Amino acid sequence: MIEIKDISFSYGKSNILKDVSFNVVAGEFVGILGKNGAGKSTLVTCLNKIRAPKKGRVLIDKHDILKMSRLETARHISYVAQKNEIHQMTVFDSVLLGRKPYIKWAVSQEDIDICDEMLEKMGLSEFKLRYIDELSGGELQKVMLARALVQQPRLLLLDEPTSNLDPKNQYEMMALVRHVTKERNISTIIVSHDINLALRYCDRFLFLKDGKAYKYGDESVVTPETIESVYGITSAIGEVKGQKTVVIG
Ligand SMILES: Nc1ncnc2c1ncn2[C@@H]1O[C@H](COP(=O)(O)OP(=O)(O)OP(=O)(O)O)[C@@H](O)[C@H]1O
Repeated sequence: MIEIKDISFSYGKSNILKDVSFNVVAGEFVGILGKNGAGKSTLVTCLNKIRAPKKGRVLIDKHDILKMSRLETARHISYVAQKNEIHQMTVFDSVLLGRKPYIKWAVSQEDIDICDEMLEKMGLSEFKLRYIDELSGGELQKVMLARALVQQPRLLLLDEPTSNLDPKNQYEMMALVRHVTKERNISTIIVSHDINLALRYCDRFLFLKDGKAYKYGDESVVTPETIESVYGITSAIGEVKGQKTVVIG
C-alpha cells in the first residue's frame, strides 16, 4: 500500500500542491490527470524524493520514504521523467542502469538476462547495441520505460511516458505497464493527458485542480462535469466497443 498524506509544495511563494492525499493499493494502476501547470509532475517528483514537500508524508508499506537510504529508495521506486537527460551509451547499458540498486560487485548473469528479457518484451532487441542519442523520441521513451521496469520497483512512477509514441505503441506500452503492475503486484502512477488511454488501462484516476486532489476514484469520477471543471471544456461520454470513451467538444 502506498499512502500519500497531505503533500504540500511551493516554488518560492507560489503554492503548487495543497494537502494532496490519496492511497494506491498493490496491483493498482492510477492515472494523474489535470491541465497544464496543475502540478502533476511536481507531485510525482515529491513522491520520489527529487523534491522535498513542504509538508506531508509518503509511506510505502508503512515505511516513510524520507527515512529510506538512497539504495533503499532505488529498490522501492523507479521513475520515468517527462524529459530525459541523454548520455552517450548503448541501449543495453542504459537499461542495465536500472539494475544498479541490486549490483554488488559485478553485473551478474541474472542482471543481463533480466535486461535481455525486457528488451525482447518491448521489441527493442534489435536496438540493443545502438547509442541512445541515435534513437527516435518514441524509441527512447521505450528504453527509459524498460530501465524503470528492470529496476523491479514497488512503486513505478511514469510522467507522460507515451507522449512520443505512435498510437499502436502507446496502447502496447500501457498494456505492458498494466500487465507488469498486476503480475508483480506493484503500484503504478502515471501522469497523462490522454483521458481515453487512461480510462482504458488505469484502475483509478486522480484529477488535480488548483493544487488539490479534486477527484479521486474509479472510472465513475470521469464525468463531463469533472472534465469541464478541470479542463474548462465540454465533453460527452459514451461507449465504444464496450469501453467508456470521452468525446471532447
Ligand atoms: N522549477 C520550477 N520553478 C518554479 N516554478 C516551477 C518550476 N517547475 C514548475 N513550476 C511551475 O509549477 C507549476 C506546476 O508545474 P508542473 O510541471 O508540476 O505541472 P504539470 O501539471 O506537470 O504541467 P504539464 O501538464 O504542462 O506538464 C507550473 O505553473 C509551473 O510553471
